[in-house]
Amino acid sequence: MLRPWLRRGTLRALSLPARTVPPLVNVRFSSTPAAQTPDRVPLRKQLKQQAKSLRSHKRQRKEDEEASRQEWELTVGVEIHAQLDTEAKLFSRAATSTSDVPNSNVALFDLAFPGSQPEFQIATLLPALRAAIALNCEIQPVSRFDRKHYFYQDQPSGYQITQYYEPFARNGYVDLFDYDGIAPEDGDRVRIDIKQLQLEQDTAKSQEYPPTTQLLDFNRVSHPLIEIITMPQIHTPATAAACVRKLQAIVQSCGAVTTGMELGGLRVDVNVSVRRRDEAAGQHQYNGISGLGQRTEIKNLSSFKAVEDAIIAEKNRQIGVLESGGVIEGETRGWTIGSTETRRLRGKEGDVDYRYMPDPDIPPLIIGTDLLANLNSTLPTSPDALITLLVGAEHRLSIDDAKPLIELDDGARLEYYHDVVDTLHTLQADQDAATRAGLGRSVGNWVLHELGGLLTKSDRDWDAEIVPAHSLAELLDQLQRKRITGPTAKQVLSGIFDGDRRPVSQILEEENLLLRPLSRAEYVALAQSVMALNPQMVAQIRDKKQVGKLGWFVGQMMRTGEKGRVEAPKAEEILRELILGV
Ligand SMILES: Nc1ncnc2c1ncn2[C@@H]1O[C@H](COP(=O)(O)OP(=O)(O)OP(=O)(O)O)[C@@H](O)[C@H]1O
Ligand SMILES: [Mg+2]
Ligand SMILES: [Mg+2]
Repeated sequence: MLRPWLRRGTLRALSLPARTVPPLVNVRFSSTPAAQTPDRVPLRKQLKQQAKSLRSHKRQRKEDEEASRQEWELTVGVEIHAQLDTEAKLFSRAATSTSDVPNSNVALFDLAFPGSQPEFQIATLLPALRAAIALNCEIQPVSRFDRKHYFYQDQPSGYQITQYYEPFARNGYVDLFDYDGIAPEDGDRVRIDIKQLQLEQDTAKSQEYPPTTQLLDFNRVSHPLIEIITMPQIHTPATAAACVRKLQAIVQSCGAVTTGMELGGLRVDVNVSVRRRDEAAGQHQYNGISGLGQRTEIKNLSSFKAVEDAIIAEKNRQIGVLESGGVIEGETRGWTIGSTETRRLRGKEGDVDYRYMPDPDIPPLIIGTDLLANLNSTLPTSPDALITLLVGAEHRLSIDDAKPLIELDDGARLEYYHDVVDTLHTLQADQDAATRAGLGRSVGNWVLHELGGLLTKSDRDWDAEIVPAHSLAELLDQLQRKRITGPTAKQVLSGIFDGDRRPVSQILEEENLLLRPLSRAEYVALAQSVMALNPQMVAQIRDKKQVGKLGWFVGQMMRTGEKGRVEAPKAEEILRELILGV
């Protein structure tokens, strides 16, 4: 393996330029007491004013957006480059890696050494096909590789190997639902067609040290990618972001891709055009969809928020240009996080002619139906199918709980949830069907909110062993059988979370936490003691039938009675009997 650090094409040792350190800002605290400043607005008032102006700014922005939406139609199509989860590169046996020492995984072919030949790594096909099947594509029995020529330091051969003329998958689609976060104006469901998926090589990673140094890490060169190309069928920025989020969830859930957008495993280009709704159709067309406005392409977005913000900014820029009588130029643009404007990178005229040509060194890919049948039958359940299952009769989770359960901790939280539910079902085998049907919802609540709350508070990462699944199941079994109260269950959970490894039954025994129901005589004595505290209210309930006030006495009984032993319904029953005689 070669380990060069390259600087603008020249082999040289790694030496980083010294960074200029900005001079320290000299901060001085004023000794003038705040009250002496004449027009000083109190901080609380300032914050209130700021919040008010932020609210009105947001409202104004929303109104402006709506007004422009009435007049202009936005169209978006996205291209997503996703790194496949494979051990070797696309055309060499060098290992894929995201965190190894730079330039430690590079084969001769990756650096385009003269005479080196591509060796297609057949294992790459499996994740690629899984993604294509999960995205409902038609897999092509024969597909081919092409060379896309351009000269740039991140591509040593002078061309990228991709699938331009005959990609391996076509005509898929992705369904987006309201729970995926699509814009309200898109209703509760929208289908976005996928034109194709193609296999291609990644480029090297560049690190810039301005003004003169550019370091290159060739570990990433030829990492297998799939490019997913959607049709121009997205009409709102929020839906575009939802589409990217959903595509990421799908390719991750089928095991095709492991690294998400935040770690650079997924990179997105968005294509944006606008056209006036009341005008004759636009002049542009794409793969059978005509009447479109001129598109511009914003390259290399690396977060869902960037996708949404860049589209809003570019749409507004294009509308501004058209409203002032200008024309939109087909161009490639860039986006910086936190910015409010896209910036021009290069115009259409400057676009390279890629001189696509079939790669003469790589034979066609032939994909057999037996392989597809096998992959089809072993594909994991899709995120949508999981949602349907979790909100269905078997689990009865709310959609707001089902979604995070699926998404959190790469599926580990869902696995834990299932472990708790399974154990709890066994423990509750003697209970009736109605009781058992509600178990999923309660487990979901405890796993996400109670256990989740403890994790957030302690700032710890998820680990299924912090509170073993069987411990939570035993605790919930005791709670469901009313042997402990809700607050007791929370207290015990928190103890286990902090490392108490005694069995749940032992904790409850030793800490004297089991609920011993009060006798009738004890309830009566307790009720009489709280009634004595407020005889006037007793009279109001008795004489004026103000029964709503019973709640106050119930609260007093729960507060003054022995912790966890007073049950509200029973307390109210006794109070009614004593005060109202019913
Ligand atoms: N007028 C348009 N308005 C908005 N989006 C469009 C328009 N025309 C095409 N698109 C979108 O632009 C994308 C084009 O991607 P495609 O890979 O086919 O071409 P490309 O951008 O020229 O190629 P690459 O960037 O990979 O070199 C698609 O997602 C498509 O939906
Ligand atoms: Mg493309
Ligand atoms: Mg493109």
